[in-house]
Amino acid sequence: MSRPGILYPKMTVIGCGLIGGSIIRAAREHGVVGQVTVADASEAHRARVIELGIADHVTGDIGEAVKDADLVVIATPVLSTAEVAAALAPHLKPGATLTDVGSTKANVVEAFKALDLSKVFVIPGHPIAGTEQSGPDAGFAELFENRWTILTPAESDDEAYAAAVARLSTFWRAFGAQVELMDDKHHDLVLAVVSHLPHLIAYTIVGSAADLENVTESEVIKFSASGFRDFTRIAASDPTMWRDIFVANKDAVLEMLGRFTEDLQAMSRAIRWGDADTLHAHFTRTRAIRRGIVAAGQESAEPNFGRDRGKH
Ligand SMILES: NC(=O)C1=CN([C@@H]2O[C@H](COP(=O)(O)OP(=O)(O)OC[C@H]3O[C@@H](n4cnc5c(N)ncnc54)[C@H](O)[C@@H]3O)[C@@H](O)[C@H]2O)C=CC1
Ligand SMILES: O=C(O)C(=O)Cc1ccc(O)cc1
Repeated sequence: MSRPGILYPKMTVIGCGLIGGSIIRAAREHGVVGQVTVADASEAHRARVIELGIADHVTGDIGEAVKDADLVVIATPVLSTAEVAAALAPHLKPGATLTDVGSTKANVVEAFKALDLSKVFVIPGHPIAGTEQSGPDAGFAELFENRWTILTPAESDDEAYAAAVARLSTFWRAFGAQVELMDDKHHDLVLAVVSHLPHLIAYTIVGSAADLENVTESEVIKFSASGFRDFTRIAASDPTMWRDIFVANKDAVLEMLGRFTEDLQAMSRAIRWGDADTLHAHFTRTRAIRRGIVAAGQESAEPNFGRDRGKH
């Protein structure tokens, strides 16, 4: 990928955890930003960011952090976005771009709409890339390579806004990501299926298995096969982040959970009645889906390939 050069002379990241920290590392490595400022509510995280030496300026004061920035990235849990955006809005430089990385988009769009952000370019975003780790140490520059980033820009005929969306897309592409533009409500439905529901299932099954240890008098966790281990990895994801996602995306998650519950009932019926053909046909279809994903180059055929990078 060719290097676009400096896209934003000054970038401010609010919340320097896994995603904020990965953006900073990637932006520096690919030379797309000049100065980097971090604002984080956690004193311990601010101290760690200073130790890591990944930012030029670190502060707890959001207003001070954003005042000269050309790009402001909110990378905090999604229920805090409204409060963070309200704190920074009066201090933004006219012409700056304001984006975020939250896993839900409709609540973020609502939060931005409640504020006077008429002098800046507001472009919500979401990199579909992550791990179960969190905090400033968890970030790594390669996180976004060969992954998607979804942007949910406003509908607008303004050429300057279109140019700001193009610039932000170039920023993500510099990290090896592919960019897709989408409506925020559609984003939340899609992500409910491919991300939020799988996490809910993982959180539930790991809890159930632990409870069932008593019932089955077995050591479920000790003898867990690799499939179950994959669930435990996902169920180790950050509790605050996922609490916020399920509260923010309640409607879409409940809609998709209803559909999933129906499908689960159908599987349950097939098992109860010994309907081997239905089971075999279903598993054949899902195997083809996985093989399609691997063939499209979005996943390795190897188990867990690449997921553990940067975690140890
Ligand atoms: N972890 C993942 O795999 C992915 C997460 N996301 C989204 O990215 C955002 C950040 O997630 P992570 O980086 O994983 O979280 P994290 O927990 O690693 O980092 C969040 C950081 O924000 C700081 N923070 C929290 N509330 C704050 C506030 N009110 N003001 C200033 N700083 C505050 C925390 O101290 C922490 O340093 C979330 O909205 C999440 O939904 C998006 C894609 C993937
Ligand atoms: O760790 C995993 O398997 C993930 O699914 C990471 C992830 C978590 C949340 C997002 O909004 C996007 C990606």
